[in-house]
Formats: sequence, structure tokens, C-alpha cells
Amino acid sequence: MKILSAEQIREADRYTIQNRPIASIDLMEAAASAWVETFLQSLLYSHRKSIIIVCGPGNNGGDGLAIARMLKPLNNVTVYLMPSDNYSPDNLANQQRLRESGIQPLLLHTTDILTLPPDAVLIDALYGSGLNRPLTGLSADIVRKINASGVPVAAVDLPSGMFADSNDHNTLHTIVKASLTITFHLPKLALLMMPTGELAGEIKIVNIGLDSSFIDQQESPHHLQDADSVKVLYRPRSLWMHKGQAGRGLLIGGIGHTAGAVLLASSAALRSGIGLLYTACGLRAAQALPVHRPEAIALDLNETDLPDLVSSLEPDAIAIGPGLGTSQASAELLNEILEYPIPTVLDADALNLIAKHRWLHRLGPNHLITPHPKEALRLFGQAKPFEFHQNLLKFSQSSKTVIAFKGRFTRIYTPEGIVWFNNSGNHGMATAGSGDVLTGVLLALLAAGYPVAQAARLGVWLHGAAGDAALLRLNSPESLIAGDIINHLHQAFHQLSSST
Ligand SMILES: NC(=O)C1=CN([C@@H]2O[C@H](COP(=O)(O)OP(=O)(O)OC[C@H]3O[C@@H](n4cnc5c(N)ncnc54)[C@H](OP(=O)(O)O)[C@@H]3O)[C@@H](O)[C@H]2O)[C@@H](O)CC1
Ligand SMILES: Nc1ncnc2c1ncn2[C@@H]1O[C@H](COP(=O)(O)OP(=O)(O)O)[C@@H](O)[C@H]1O
Ligand SMILES: [K+]
Repeated sequence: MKILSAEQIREADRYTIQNRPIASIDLMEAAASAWVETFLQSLLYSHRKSIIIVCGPGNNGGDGLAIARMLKPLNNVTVYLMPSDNYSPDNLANQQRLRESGIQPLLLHTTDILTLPPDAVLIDALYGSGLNRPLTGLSADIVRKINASGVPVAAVDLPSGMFADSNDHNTLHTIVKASLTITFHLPKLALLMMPTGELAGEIKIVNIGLDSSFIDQQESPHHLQDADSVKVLYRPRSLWMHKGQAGRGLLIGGIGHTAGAVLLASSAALRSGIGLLYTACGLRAAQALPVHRPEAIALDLNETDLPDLVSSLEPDAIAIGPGLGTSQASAELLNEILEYPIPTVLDADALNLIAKHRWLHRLGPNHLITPHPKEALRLFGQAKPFEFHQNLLKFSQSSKTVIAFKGRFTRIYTPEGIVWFNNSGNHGMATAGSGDVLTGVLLALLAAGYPVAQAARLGVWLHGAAGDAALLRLNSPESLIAGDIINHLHQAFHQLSSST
């Protein structure tokens, strides 16, 4: 699914109204109705006694007024409206319709008028994608009052005060903090990135019938990746396959007390279809691996000459980093690995070493780096979130390196300038070792011969989908551990293969 800019969304809106048999006011009615349908199914709605709706002067406010009219037969609804001498035409039309339905909106001249009972839910329809400057004055005061009240908020299209794209020049305390954001038709960039994404709460996207041919023609570097978009990448195994064709992988890490990192990565690689796995690690891990995962071949790094190993093994892919440490000896191992033109996943301490030794310029088209935010900061330096995003995009394009920037919506930056925001995974995966599991999955896919960007996209999705299957089973994000992700990889693969 494409992610369009605020400007492109406005264009899609205009194009739909001009080229489809639908008037602007009817599009607003469709949007409000789709929003209400989703809202009525939410937990937020089911737990609350009364509904407060705050409406702005534009079309976002117009949506709010229409939503109020639709919810009125079911609920105790109070509507507040920002004073303005510049209401949009559809906002005015909906003010009229609301009054005709028997609701008189209260004009929000001052924050004192706004009453926020603790058992209410607030519907935020102040500003949406038409925000053109950070909120100040009365609007900002209203937002601060809403945020301080603790009343749960369901946002219409976007939490008010948030720009759909970059918020680098915005102030976070003038953005509504929502528990649920029901956004129209397409995801917005700011909903998928920190720190703004966290202010949106749960995100739901509702179709409002914008012209799909127009959207298809729009150019955008940003896409949301779901099961359907990765299914086309998946290559089922041949019935006549032998293990030599499933790929040979070399995993390097697990030195000293971080033995567990390679145990997890090894298990994940094996559960992701690798044909042969050699795990070169510290003594402790080399002794534990045959007990924990006898399918892997454990090699003690102290007794291994890396160039000899690589030339005798001829691995199809390498992964280095989990539990590698940042010692001089580890740096020498990495220095060697960076010379090989073999598809390679670089994670954890491999990334810290690259930052420490300023080796970023050595990365190229055979490399896939998987930094979490802290590792990415060490690699690429501090920048505001949107600028940081642009920096990653530029680096991927210029160096031809694929980046999987990990987080809630892990972003896969590909050298052709496309960024995929991955839509699988959950908060239960914020647990020690889940990144090591991802490294193992990616190693297996690279070893199987997937091109680097495809392996990254497929691997990140599979990892998240396995996490989702684990959460479904366990029903507790707190109890989910990295091993559970490995134990559910089969379900993620099954989802891919079931409809191909
Ligand atoms: N696109 C679609 O598909 C559909 C879109 N729909 C809906 O329309 C929404 C977009 O509506 P929109 O364009 O009217 O903009 P909106 O967010 O209401 O804000 C504009 C108003 O706010 C004002 N204003 C701006 N910044 C301000 C500030 N900092 N502080 C104070 N005021 C500020 C600005 O006035 P200004 O002061 O700039 O003259 C203007 O009055 C979209 O999010 C969705 O909900 C659906 O109905 C149907 C399909
Ligand atoms: N809130 C979340 N929602 C979705 N995925 C998450 C969330 N938190 C973490 N993850 C995923 O879990 C993994 C964590 O990786 P990482 O931070 O490297 O963990 P570790 O270093 O403990 O192995 C990443 O793949 C990340 O995308
Ligand atoms: K809003």
C-alpha cells in the first residue's frame, strides 16, 4: 500500500470529487460513516459512557460534525466547535445538518468551556491533513487541556496538531495524544514513525472510496508492507530440492557471556529453511550449541582461521554480529568479513564496530544492516526524525546497502530509493534476543538466494508475523520471549505459502 504525502492526498481528494460521481459533501459523509463503523467496534467505545467531540473549522471538523450526528442516536454526545470566520463549505453544511438533527454545538471561545468527564471518550476532529503550521494560542491550549485530562481520545484522520509528513519543525506538546487513530484511506508517514507514531495510539485505516487509479499513478518512495506485498516475493521449495540447494550459511558471534545470541540466531536460521549452518562462536557457545541445536555445526572461533574457513566452506551467505563483542579480535574478524563479496547480514556489535572504526564507507550492495534506533544513531549520527529518515534513504541509494531500521514499523530502505514500512510484529517482540532471531531468519533467506532487498523485506515480515502468531497463542505481550518467535516461524511461512 502506498503512503502518500499530505499534498498528494489532497490531490486524490480533489481528483475523486471531480472525476467520480461523488460530491465533496458526500465524500465527507462516506468518510464519517466509515470512521463511525470502525469506532463502534473499538474497545475504546465499548468502555465509555459519554462522547465529547471537538471540531475545528476545516474539513476535519466537518467530519467531526457528521460523526456527531451519526453517533447521536446511540449515545450522549456533546459537540464543541472552534470559532472561525473561515469555516470550510462542507463544515458549514454539516453544522446545519447537526443543528437539524437536534444538536447545538458549543462554541469553544476559551478552554474553560470544555468539560472533560473522566468516563467520557473524546473524538478529536480539530485538525487533520490540512494543518499548515504548528498549533499556537487557543488551539494549542485546547490540545494541552485534552492531553492533561487523561480522557481517552479517538482521532479523526490524524491526531490534531500532527503534520501528516515531517514533524521536524513541530512541537510535540501541541499534538493530541490519542489512544486510537482512525485514518482515511491511506496511512500517513507521521503515524508510522517515532516520536509522532506513539501519539497516534492504535492505527486503523478505513477505505473511503478515493480514486484508486489516481493513487496508483502517484509516485512515492514510501510503502506499507503487508502479507500480500511479500507473498509475491516468496519462492516455494522445489519438491526435488536437496540441502545443498537450500543454502549454506555462516554465522559469526556469540563470544563470551553472549553465547545465547548465536543459539537464537542459529535456531531461527534453521527454522527458516537454511540447508547447512556453520556457527563460528566462542568456546561457551560452541559447547552449548550441539546440546541446544544439534542441527547446526559449531565451530570454536579460537581454533578457526576465518579465511581458511570461508574458502573451504564457500558459504552462500554470512551473518555477523549477535554477541560478537567489540574487542580488537572481533574487529579483526569483521574487517575480514567486510572484504568478502558474499551476501552478509551485519547486526548488533558488527554495527557498533562499523561505527567505532568509521567503516560505513565499506558497505556495499552485498550488505544488509539491521540497526535498532541506538545502533543507527551510532552509525549515522544525530538528526531530527524525518531528516534522519532522509539520511538513511540517501545512504542506501548511494552505497547500495539495504537497511532494515528496526522498530514498531521496521523500515526497509532499498538502493532503488523505496522504503517499505513493515506492518507485521507487535510490542511483545520488544524483548531481549528478538533481533538475534531476525538475523537468523535473514541469513537463511540470503543463503537460499533471495536478492538482498527481497530477503530483507521477506525476513522482516516473517519475523513480525511469527511474533504475531506467538502473541495470538500466548495472549500476553509481557510473556512473549524471543524463543517464541522462533517457535512460530512455521506459521509465518505457512501464511506465505498457503495462497501461492
Ligand atoms: N482527503 C480526503 O480524502 C478527505 C478528507 N477529509 C477530511 O478533511 C481533512 C482535511 O481537511 P482540510 O484540508 O479542510 O484541513 P483541516 O485539517 O480541517 O484544517 C484546515 C483548517 O484548519 C485551519 N488551520 C490549519 N492549521 C492551523 C493551525 N495551526 N492553527 C489554527 N488553524 C489552522 C485552516 O485555516 P487557516 O487558518 O489556515 O486559514 C483551515 O480552516 C482530512 O484530515 C479529513 O479529516 C474527509 O472529509 C473526506 C475525504
Ligand atoms: N513495539 C514493537 N512492535 C513491533 N516490533 C517490535 C517492537 N519492538 C521491537 N520489535 C521488533 O523486535 C526486534 C528487536 O530487535 P533488537 O532491538 O535488535 O533486539 P535485541 O537486541 O534484544 O535482539 C526488531 O525486529 C523489532 O522490529
Ligand atoms: K484530528
